[in-house]
Amino acid sequence: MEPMNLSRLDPFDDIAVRLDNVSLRYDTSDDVLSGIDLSLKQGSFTFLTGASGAGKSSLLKLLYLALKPTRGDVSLFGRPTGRLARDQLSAMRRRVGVVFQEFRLLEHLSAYENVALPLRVVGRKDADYRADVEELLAWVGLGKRLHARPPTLSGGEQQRVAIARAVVTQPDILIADEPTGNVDPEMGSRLMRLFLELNKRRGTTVIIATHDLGLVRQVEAPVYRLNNGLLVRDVEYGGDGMAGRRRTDPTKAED
Ligand SMILES: Nc1ncnc2c1ncn2[C@@H]1O[C@H](COP(=O)(O)OP(=O)(O)OP(=O)(O)O)[C@@H](O)[C@H]1O
Repeated sequence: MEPMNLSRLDPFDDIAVRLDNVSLRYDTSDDVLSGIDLSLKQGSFTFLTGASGAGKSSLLKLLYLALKPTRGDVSLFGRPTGRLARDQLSAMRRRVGVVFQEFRLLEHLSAYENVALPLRVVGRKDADYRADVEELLAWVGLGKRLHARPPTLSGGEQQRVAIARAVVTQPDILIADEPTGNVDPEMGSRLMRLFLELNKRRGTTVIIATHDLGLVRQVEAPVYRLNNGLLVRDVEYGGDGMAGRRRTDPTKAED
């Protein structure tokens, strides 16, 4: 992994994600999310939990700009997103990597091609990124399955391809919806180390929605819980959001 590319971060605003009094309802339903305020610093590491149906995926969709709130404002990198033009929204979305709960891999492409796709889309050449993509796939345990298509991979293997695809562009924000839902605990810890490494080395802001409290306990990071549409900070778990840096680089006192 490369050192943090400071030029991509806005030096005048250290808030990566901000929700101001955000509510969301689908069609004529009651509010799924209700009056949510949240502010996450650049370089923070945060967990989101809550029962099935509590609204975790919905909240993440607001954060990666796939949905607009019914009320309130969502800001990324210090900029409100509500009135951005389409090209500005696209530019902002490119700074956000997403691991979707249902993977969303392209079935006709190989694992390698799926992971390389975000780089191809922005015009990078295969020769420039081949080694990085292969290394990343090897890191998630798929070094021997580079040419396999998603339908021939297990659920956990597909999940690992999806994670590699989300991190290959080294996004400023990484949002993952149940990223370890289909892997065994050992692979779950390994993937968590990948997220921590991104957080520590690049200052990537990481937000992970999970049911897996075992995973949550591995990292000293704040946990927010959705309950009846409200977001509450879980006092059972600690941390200031700078999990990776604190744990792996205790000499750095600035956090
Ligand atoms: N597109 C939609 N249209 C209508 N209702 C929806 C839609 N998406 C989600 N919902 C409803 O919103 C609520 C929250 O769903 P959401 O998927 O955000 O929960 P979740 O906490 O991510 O659940 P899980 O842990 O089971 O994935 C649920 O009641 C769900 O049925």
